[in-house]
Formats: sequence, structure tokens, C-alpha cells
Amino acid sequence: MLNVVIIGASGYAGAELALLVHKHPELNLKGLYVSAGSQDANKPFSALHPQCLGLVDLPVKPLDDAGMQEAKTGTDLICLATAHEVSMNLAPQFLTAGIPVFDLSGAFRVQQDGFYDKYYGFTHDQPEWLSKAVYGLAEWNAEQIKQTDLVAVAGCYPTASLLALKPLMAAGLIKADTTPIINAVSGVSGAGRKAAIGTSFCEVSLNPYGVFNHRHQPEISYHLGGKVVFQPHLGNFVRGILATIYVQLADGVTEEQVNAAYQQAYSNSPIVRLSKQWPSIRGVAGTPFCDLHWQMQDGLLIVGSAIDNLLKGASSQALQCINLRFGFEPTLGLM
Ligand SMILES: NC(=O)C1=CN([C@@H]2O[C@H](COP(=O)(O)OP(=O)(O)OC[C@H]3O[C@@H](n4cnc5c(N)ncnc54)[C@H](OP(=O)(O)O)[C@@H]3O)[C@@H](O)[C@H]2O)C=CC1
Ligand SMILES: CC(=O)N[C@@H](CCC(=O)OP(=O)(O)O)C(=O)O
Repeated sequence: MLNVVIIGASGYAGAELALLVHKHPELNLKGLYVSAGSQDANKPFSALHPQCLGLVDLPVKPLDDAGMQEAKTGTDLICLATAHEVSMNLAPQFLTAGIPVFDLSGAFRVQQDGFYDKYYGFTHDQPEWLSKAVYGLAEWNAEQIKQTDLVAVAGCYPTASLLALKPLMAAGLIKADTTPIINAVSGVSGAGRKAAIGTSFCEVSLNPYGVFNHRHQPEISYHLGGKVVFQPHLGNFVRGILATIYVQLADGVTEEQVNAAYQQAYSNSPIVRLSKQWPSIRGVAGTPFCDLHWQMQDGLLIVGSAIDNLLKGASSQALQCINLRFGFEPTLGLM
């Protein structure tokens, strides 16, 4: 059994991960942590997430000096479900102690000059670790994930978008000099557990946000290797992302070629389901799956992609990466 520590365990993504680790046959949930000054420090995890009562009753401990020392001792791997800047600061402290890190934040996802200043509002001060990080999009980067100690688990909207677009890009089916358009809606859990007026459930109906400046647009472009337009929306549901993606196909591309591209990419990947119907939030919420469906007409392809933002968009994808890194079956603890 591998001993796992989760930092940021009281948050929405960390909590999902704690439950997944608890259920995993090869992983032992060794410790759960929150910030040193957290109002939740020392509360039982199950008091914060009552669905886990009797399953995960460990306390969430404060990550003060003693907590940090304890978190490092006898630990085989660390998961960071913390804000980007917190992860940037914490990851090196575990990596230098020889403990592999699986970071759910955006802190190590994009290796591009000036990216963090422009899109995250801070200067990245760990360029060496950033250059060593592997992007944790499990279906596409399995070989690199197996060999790294720092996995930057892919973002939620980028996971839904890239799983839909990468097969087309890899097969050369996207028309040159065109820009795929990604229109996506997320549930409010995507904004995390902290209360804010803009993501308060009574305030949210359905609205676009982050127009032309959301940090996931460059993350998607960088890992696709091509330009995209990305427009997120906030919807009045708790969890799930539905992305509808519009792609101009290269001249002469047939439906058979599109089908073959998706089959080739995912026929051995049970987490990505090539559906015969348009995906829905209901079809994926609470599951580790990404559901894809597509249709084409007159050279235009429309692809639907749905995931649970807290699972395939965060914690279950982290677990896929852990499985790959430690040589377990890729879907162990997930299906
Ligand atoms: N929500 C989602 O759908 C997704 C989230 N992510 C990423 O995962 C990360 C967590 O997201 P989410 O769960 O939504 O966020 P939450 O705000 O729900 O949770 C954040 C967690 O971090 C803890 N925390 C805050 N500051 C520190 C600190 N200095 N040291 C240790 N722990 C700290 C918080 O507890 P406390 O404040 O009490 O200390 C809490 O447990 C983010 O980077 C996010 O971008 C990725 C994909 C999807
Ligand atoms: C609805 C909502 O607010 N979603 C968040 C994205 C979720 C998230 O935490 O982003 P990462 O996947 O990059 O970690 C946002 O738009 O910033």
C-alpha cells in the first residue's frame, strides 16, 4: 500500500480525491491537510463532507511546521488540491524530499514565458520544476506520466476540450488557418468551496465569463498545438462541464476519417466513451468518464464533450495519473 497525503482536502476537488483514495485497493489515505490558519483545522473530514461519515473520519490537520514535517514523513505521494500559488510554493518542498507530487492546480501546466504573469497574476518562481512537470492528461501523456515526479493534472475545461480536439489534430483533420471554437458550461463547484457572490447558487443562472481572457484558452492552445477560441459559461447546477466544439474540417475529410480518428485515440481508453448520443451533464456527473459525440455537415464538425469537473476534470484524472505513475491498472479504483 502507498501512503497518500492530500493537501487542500476540505475543498471540493480534494474531498473527491480523498474518497477515491480511500476506496483504492493499493492506496492508504495517510493524512489530510488544510492551511495553517484554516477555520476547519482539526475538524473531522466527515464533518465537512458528511457523505463520507464512517468512511473518511480523519481530521483535516493544519499545515503548520509540525504538519509539514508530518506530511513528509512516511509518505509515498502527495496530492495538492490547493490554489495555484499555494501549489507553486508547496510542490518543491515535497519534491526536494523525494516525494512525487500530483498537483491539481494550474501552477505547473504551461511552460511558456510570461504565461503566469499574464494569466495567473503572479510570477512563477519555480522555473526548474515547471520545466520538469508533465501535463496530466492521462489518455495522451501516459508514457511521460510514468516517468515523472511532478504531474500537473490537466484543467477541467482543458480536459473536456483537449479530449475532443486532440484526435482531430493528431490525424490532421482540422482545416489549416481555421480556429476551433469551444463553447463550454460549468457547474458552480468549478469555482471551489469558498463563498463568493458571483458563484453563490442563488445568484447564478447562466452567463458567459472570462471573455477573451480565461486562463484555460492558452492552456488548451498550448497542449493542442493550435489556436482555439474558448468561451466558458457558468450554469446553475453543481457539477459537470458540457463543451460544444465547432471545427472546420480540412477539404475532403470524410465522416469515416473522423470516426477513425476517435476510434484510434480511444478504443483502448475506457474512461473516454464514444457515445452514440449527444453527451449530457447527467450522463457524466459523479463518474470518471468523458463522453464524446460528434456530427458533421458541409465540412463543419460539431463535437460534444462532457465530464464531471471534480472527477475527470480534477480528482479522478489525478488518480488515473497516480495509477500510471505507480504501475497500477490505469482505471484501478475508478470503474
Ligand atoms: N473545482 C474544480 O472543479 C476544479 C479545481 N481544480 C483546481 O484544484 C485546486 C483546488 O480547487 P477547489 O477544490 O475547487 O478549491 P477549494 O477552494 O474548494 O479548496 C481549496 C483547499 O485548499 C485549502 N488551502 C487553502 N490555502 C491553503 C494553504 N496555504 N495550505 C494548505 N491548504 C490550503 C483550503 O482549505 P482552507 O482554506 O480552509 O485552508 C481547501 O481545503 C485549485 O487549484 C483548482 O484550480 C482543478 C480542476 C477542477
Ligand atoms: C466555474 C469556474 O469558476 N470554474 C473555474 C475553473 C475550474 C478550476 O478550478 O480551474 P482549473 O481546472 O484550472 O484548476 C474558472 O473558470 O476559473
